Amino acid sequence: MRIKGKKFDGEGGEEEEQKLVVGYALTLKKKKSFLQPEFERLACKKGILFVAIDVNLPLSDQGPFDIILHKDYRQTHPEVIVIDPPYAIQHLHNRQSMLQDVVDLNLSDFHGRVGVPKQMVIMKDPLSIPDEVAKAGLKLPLVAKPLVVDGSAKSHELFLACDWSSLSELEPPLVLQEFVNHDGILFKIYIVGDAIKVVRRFSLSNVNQCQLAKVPGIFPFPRVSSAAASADDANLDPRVAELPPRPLLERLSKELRHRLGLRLFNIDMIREHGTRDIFYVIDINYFPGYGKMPDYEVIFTDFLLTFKKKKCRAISCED
Ligand SMILES: Nc1ncnc2c1ncn2[C@@H]1O[C@H](COP(=O)(O)OP(=O)(O)OP(=O)(O)O)[C@@H](O)[C@H]1O
Ligand SMILES: O=P(O)(O)O[C@H]1[C@H](OP(=O)(O)O)[C@@H](OP(=O)(O)O)[C@@H](O)[C@@H](O)[C@@H]1OP(=O)(O)O
Ligand SMILES: [Mg+2]
Ligand SMILES: [Mg+2]
Repeated sequence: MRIKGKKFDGEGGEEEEQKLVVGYALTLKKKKSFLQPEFERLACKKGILFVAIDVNLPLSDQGPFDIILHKDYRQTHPEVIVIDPPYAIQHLHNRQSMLQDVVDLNLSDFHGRVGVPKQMVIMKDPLSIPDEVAKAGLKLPLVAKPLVVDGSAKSHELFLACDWSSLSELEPPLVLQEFVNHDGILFKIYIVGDAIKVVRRFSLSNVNQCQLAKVPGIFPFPRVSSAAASADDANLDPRVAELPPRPLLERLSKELRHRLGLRLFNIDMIREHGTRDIFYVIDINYFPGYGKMPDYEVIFTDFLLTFKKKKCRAISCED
């Protein structure tokens, strides 16, 4: 709380207000989607000031900051709260390691079951893919995803592979994941510290074996579950629309927060077609598009203010 502002105390006097200075190192695209005017205004009213970090200058020449928000920023400053640790963020940059904690968690009988689709990594040699996939026992259709997620558009270019021979056209390194029929609805679970918000998005329709035989090849995925595909107000079959049980979401989020060591991420989850309580986590994103999370302005502001409280407590302990 390095920057002091003036605030009227209501009795004609002025009270010194301590600003919470939040430095951010985010791409222009992320800045635009996250730092929306209404959010910045609310945060400012609550004493939070956002300041851009110049990644070309040493951090020690900038600030001082109370909190640093970043997605791919590696440097730290000892007294600053850095949200979140770079090594923990990196764990989500790889589509294989990102789901490992869900597997380890083994949530098999807690208001439902949560797993991950069968998947394998292909590092090189596209010609060997059909054999390797057959050996691993994966079933078609498969979703091919770039192994590394680095925020680039390319790392979000996915393909649906519908026959064996076309698999050799794919470009390693990639993850091949079994496509799970889920009635075209995806649940996006946003985490901001202890807060959880879940929304519905439209996703890919079910694929049946007949369609598979008729349409061999590999098909680029449309960005089906992006914001434009919100399904919250759609007239859906209630069995499909039903959100995953709250206790399950709370347990999953809490466990992943601890296991991943992260506070800002979202989880993409689908319900297996024809079931009520079999779920799959297919993707976890660090610092996702919070601009699309309902009430994100208030939730994010409250989250940042918890650090102000913690910091004040720490200072009064030192006194
Ligand atoms: N195994 C799967 N089974 C069924 N549908 C899937 C599967 N994997 C991905 N999808 C569909 O494809 C979409 C994109 O996949 P995924 O979320 O893994 O990609 P991404 O590029 O990481 O997306 P994001 O923009 O959320 O980061 C999902 O939202 C879902 O609609
Ligand atoms: O592009 P969108 O608005 O859909 O948001 C996406 C966000 O882009 P942003 O940078 O604009 O926030 C992506 O970040 P990068 O990997 O590209 O850095 C990634 O986190 C997606 O998972 C987000 O989709 P969501 O999971 O929230 O639907
Ligand atoms: Mg996703
Ligand atoms: Mg993703």
